[in-house]
Amino acid sequence: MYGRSTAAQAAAMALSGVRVLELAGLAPAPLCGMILADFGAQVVRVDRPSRSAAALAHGDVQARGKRSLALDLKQPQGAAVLRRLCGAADVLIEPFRHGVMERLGLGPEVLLQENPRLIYARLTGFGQTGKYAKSAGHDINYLALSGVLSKLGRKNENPYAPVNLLADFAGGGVMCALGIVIALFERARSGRGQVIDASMVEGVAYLSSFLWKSQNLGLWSQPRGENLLDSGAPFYEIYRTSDGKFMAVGAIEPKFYNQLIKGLGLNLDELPSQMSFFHWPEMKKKFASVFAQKTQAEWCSIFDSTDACVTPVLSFEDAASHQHNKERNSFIKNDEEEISPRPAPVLSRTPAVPSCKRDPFIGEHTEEILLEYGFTKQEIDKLNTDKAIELKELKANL
Ligand SMILES: C[C@H](CCC[C@@H](C)[C@H]1CC[C@H]2[C@@H]3[C@H](O)C[C@@H]4C[C@H](O)CC[C@]4(C)[C@H]3C[C@H](O)[C@]12C)C(=O)SCCNC(=O)CCNC(=O)[C@H](O)C(C)(C)COP(=O)(O)OP(=O)(O)OC[C@H]1O[C@@H](n2cnc3c(N)ncnc32)[C@H](O)[C@@H]1OP(=O)(O)O
Repeated sequence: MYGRSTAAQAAAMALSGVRVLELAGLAPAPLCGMILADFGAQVVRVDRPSRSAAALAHGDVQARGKRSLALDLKQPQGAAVLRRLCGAADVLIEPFRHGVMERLGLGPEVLLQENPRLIYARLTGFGQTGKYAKSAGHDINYLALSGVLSKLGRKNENPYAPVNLLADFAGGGVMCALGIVIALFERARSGRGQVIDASMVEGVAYLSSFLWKSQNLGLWSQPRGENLLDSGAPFYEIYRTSDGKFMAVGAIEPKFYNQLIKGLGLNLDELPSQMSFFHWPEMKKKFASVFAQKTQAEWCSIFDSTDACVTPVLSFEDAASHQHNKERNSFIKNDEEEISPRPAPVLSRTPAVPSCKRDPFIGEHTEEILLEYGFTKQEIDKLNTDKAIELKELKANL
C-alpha cells in the first residue's frame, strides 16, 4: 500500500496553498473537491447544519483530506459568513441548480466583485443557461442529453448507463477540477478569477469527442452493440470462464489478434478473417465456448506474458491485491483500514499525498476554519448563538 505522508511532502504538493470552499452536494462536486485536496489544496466542505434533514441526505464518501464547516446559508448571517470566506478563498465550488446561489445573494457578480481573484466553479447537470438550466436531473439524464447514452448497450437491448461514472464523475467532477486548474493557471498570468460553467451534459459530450469525430470512419455504421468497440466484435468482448469469472479481450490490431488466437489454441488459417463483420456473431460463440473451458487463473497464466490484450475482470478486492496494482501501490489504506484508489495521475516531483485520516464530521472544523479566515472568537460565539453555524462534533453520514 501507499506510504504515509510527511508534512514536508504535503507542503510540496502541486496545489498546496490553494484555498477551496466546496458547498456540499451530491456525487460530482465531492469528487472535484477530493481531487483538489489529494493534490494539496486546503479544501473546506461547507455543510448544511447537521440538524437539517438535507444534511443527512448528503452522505459524502469523497471527503478525503477535507475539513467541515457547518453553515446555514439560509440565514443572512450565514450567507454573510460565506461572502467573507470567499473574500479570502481562491476557489468556490457550488453544486446547485442555476438560481440557488443568486437567491442566497451569493451569485458570481456579488462574490467576484468582492474578490476579483476568485474562481467560481458552478458544477451542474445542464449548465447555467438553456431550457433545462433549472431542472432537476441525475447522471443518467445528463448522459442521455449528451447523446452518449444512445451509443452504450448491447445488441437488441435498451441503452445502458454504466453506474454514474460517466456524467457525474468523468464529465462532471473531473472536468470541473480540470477547469479549476486551468483557471488557476491563467490567474497566475492575469491576476483575475472567473466563472466556470461546468455542465455535465457538455462535460460528458466533450469526453465523447472521439465518438463524434470518428463518425465518418465507418466505426459506428452498424446499430448499437454491433460495432468494433461496443461489444460487436468478438475480439473486443468479455467472456465467462469455467469458474464463473470473466476475461476482458481487447485484441484489435492484427498482431495482437494473432496472439489471442494462438492463446485460445485456435488456428488462424481455419477462421474467417478478423474484420469479417458477417462472421462476428459466430466467432463470438466460438470464443465463448473456448473461454468457458478454463478458469480465470488458467487463462491468466496463458495470456499474462503475451501481447494478446487479454486481462482478468477483477473484483474490487482482487484489483487491490493484484500483483501489478500492488507493484505500483495503486490502492491505499486509510487509518480506518478502508481501501480506495490512490490519486492519479502520478506526478514525479510533486505527487498527490492523500490524507489517511477519517472523513470529517459535519461542523467538526467550524471554529478552527473561521479563526483561520480571520473571524474573532466573539464573532464565532455570536454566530453560534444565532444558529448560523454549528460547532458540535456530530458524526456525519459519511
Ligand atoms: C446519480 C447521482 C446521485 C447519487 C446520489 C447518491 C450518492 C445519494 C442519493 C441518495 C443517498 C442515500 C440516501 O440519502 C439514504 C442514506 C442517507 C445516509 O445519510 C447516507 C447513506 C444513504 C444511503 C445515502 C447515500 C448516498 O448519499 C445516496 C445514495 C447523481 O447524478 S448526483 C448529480 C446530481 N446533479 C447535480 O449535482 C447537478 C446540480 N445540482 C442539481 O441539479 C440539484 O442540486 C439536484 C441534484 C437536482 C438536487 O436538487 P435540490 O432541489 O435538492 O437542490 P437545489 O435545487 O440545488 O437547491 C439546494 C437547496 O439547498 C439549500 N442549501 C444548500 N446548502 C445549504 C446550506 N449550507 N444551508 C442552508 N441551505 C442550503 C439551497 O439554498 C437550496 O435551497 P432552495 O431550493 O430553497 O433554493
